[in-house]
Amino acid sequence: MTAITLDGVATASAVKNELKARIDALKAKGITPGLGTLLVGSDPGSLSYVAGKHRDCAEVGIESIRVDLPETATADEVRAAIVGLNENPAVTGYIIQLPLPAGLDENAMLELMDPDKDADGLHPTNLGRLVLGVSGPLDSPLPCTPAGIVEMLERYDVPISGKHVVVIGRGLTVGRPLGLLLTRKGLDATVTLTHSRTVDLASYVRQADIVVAAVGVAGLVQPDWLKPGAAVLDVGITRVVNPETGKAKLVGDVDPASADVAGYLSPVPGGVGPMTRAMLLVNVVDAAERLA
Ligand SMILES: Nc1nc(=O)c2c([nH]1)NC[C@@H]1CN(c3ccc(C(=O)N[C@@H](CCC(=O)O)C(=O)O)cc3)C=[N+]21
Repeated sequence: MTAITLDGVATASAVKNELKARIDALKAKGITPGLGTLLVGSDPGSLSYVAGKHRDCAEVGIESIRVDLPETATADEVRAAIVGLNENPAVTGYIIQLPLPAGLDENAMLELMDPDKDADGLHPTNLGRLVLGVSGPLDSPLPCTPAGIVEMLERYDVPISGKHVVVIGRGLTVGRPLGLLLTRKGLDATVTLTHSRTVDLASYVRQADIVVAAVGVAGLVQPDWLKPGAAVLDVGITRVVNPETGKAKLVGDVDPASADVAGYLSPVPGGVGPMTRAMLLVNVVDAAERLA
């Protein structure tokens, strides 16, 4: 078998095209959606993702406001930048690019955000609404990567209801919120949330109809771990620098040979990453529509 590619670039492009009409309608009412980003430090991955988010905004007609602070920024300086974004009327939604440099308390910074401007769905109020089952377009933002994964599965008609999803990774931005989202009424998956201390990980993955790998361990998931026909979403991104050319290559958590066993496979790059970015734009437009 050769897996159908879950094409994140094409799917994100469809999502973005659908947003354009909503953005035009907002502008006609005098509201311009604006995405703010707060980046602290100069991690190459983070710099590349933030640049991508600003390119996406330009493509669909969303304003973008970029705040960059040096690696050495103090907690007070970061707090002041967050308050500035909360108060800036041009910013209808923003993100704090994670991870923050060591020594800065991420949870405290996320909590300082105005939950109505939280474009990532990571403020405690919005995570609480995710648990309560009241988040979504009309109410409050969903975390972008979980929302992007569900959007991609739905657009490829991969059945979710009643299916067994094995999530590898329990992080704040992907694994933990994804388990909460997929088990909600309406999606109705059965979720096993595994992580680095799970004993015999492969034995869980073998039972999965859908596998989501989000740990950042290059090539972890092996073809012989998969149930034939399973849908496999690769969220891991490891940057491997070729010592001869100095060029970075992106490697996912799933061994590419898994395409011989899986029914669907999202590649790295070009899979879940672009969907994450598209859902961020959706969150910014949703938030601007709540203002309208
Ligand atoms: N507050 C916060 N929200 C996030 O959503 C968030 C974050 N912090 N910190 C880091 C992770 C990672 N992340 C990615 C987004 C897009 C790509 C993406 O577009 N990747 C392209 C390749 C990009 C490249 O070439 O570097 C792809 O997979 O095709 C990757 C990773 C969002 N994150």
